[in-house]
Amino acid sequence: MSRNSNIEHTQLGGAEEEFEQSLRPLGLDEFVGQVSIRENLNVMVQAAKIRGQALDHILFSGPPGLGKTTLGHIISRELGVTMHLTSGPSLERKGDLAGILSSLEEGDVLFIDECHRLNTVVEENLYPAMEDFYFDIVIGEGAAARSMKLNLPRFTLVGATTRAGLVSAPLRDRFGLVTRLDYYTHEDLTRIVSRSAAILNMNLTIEGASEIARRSRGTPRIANRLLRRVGDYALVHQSKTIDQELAAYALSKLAVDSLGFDYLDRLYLDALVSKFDGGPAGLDTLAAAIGEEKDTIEEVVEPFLLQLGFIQRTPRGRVATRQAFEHLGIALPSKQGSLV
Ligand SMILES: Nc1ncnc2c1ncn2[C@@H]1O[C@H](COP(=O)(O)OP(=O)(O)OP(=O)(O)O)[C@@H](O)[C@H]1O
Repeated sequence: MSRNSNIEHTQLGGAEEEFEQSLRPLGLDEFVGQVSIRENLNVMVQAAKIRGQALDHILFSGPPGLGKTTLGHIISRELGVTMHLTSGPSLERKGDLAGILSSLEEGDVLFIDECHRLNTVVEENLYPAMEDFYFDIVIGEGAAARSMKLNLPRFTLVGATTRAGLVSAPLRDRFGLVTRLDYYTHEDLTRIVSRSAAILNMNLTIEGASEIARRSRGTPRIANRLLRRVGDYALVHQSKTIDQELAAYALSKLAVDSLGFDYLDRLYLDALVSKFDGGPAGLDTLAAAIGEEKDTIEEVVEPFLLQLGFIQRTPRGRVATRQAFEHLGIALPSKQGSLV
């Protein structure tokens, strides 16, 4: 499977990216968890193959690291087509979109990450490409300018977003399947960690895998990264087997706590609970207090804390729940008693 050259996708460093690639499931049968998504995709892929037509456009949403890009690769592989990978922010001008669309072949997958960040002009030019497989180009300038339709091969757009609510309605409506990936269960993450350890030839007990899974914020990418760090620890300490005790010890050294909260999660919770008495506190205020981007807070930190029931989003701002106070070992202020 080739990657288009004007493509970017480098949130991770080279070695980490390589590591992730090596653990990426190649087929739907290897993809752990997300059962209903897997079943739906399987039916769609089989139907597209029987009809001999390109697959419908698909939009995946959900927090980072849950497998959106992996699913894009899997779909392309199952269909036997090339996946071209790009992202909303890197398609700055109409010409960027024209360039990538004209490189597509019949049935190919175009994967657009962060598709909530497409600019309006690019997005509007994407509509006819998705719906009727043509692209409007303008030839000449001024009064002599003429608009021409460039026919495109039938392709499948796979969009990914961490912010489903920010994808415009006209774009969302053009996807044949809109689906959300959820955080993984502890059981699924244990299977993912065990699978990765087997690929990496690591001797990991089931209890060790379970411990890493528990601290992975429901996220396969984090699970694999923690496995790698625990593996480093085992190597340096010449431990041939990674068991629960070793995994727990190594992870506590990495400041990952028993619920998987990392430094940023704790910084956020600590600010909300200690500086703002549990809230309500506005996003801007919280972001300024901990010196972090609002986007990171909304896309990465809060979804997991919301899922665990540690915070609530109210019209007046973020509020810490009783569980958050208990986890931090801080007494609940009296006003919180009636709130949560
Ligand atoms: N269901 C799964 N089973 C096994 N491994 C998985 C699964 N989902 C994700 N992974 C692993 O997690 C890593 C991260 O997945 P991926 O890059 O697809 O996430 P993503 O949702 O696209 O994240 P981002 O939006 O940050 O790019 C992959 O390398 C893969 O090894």
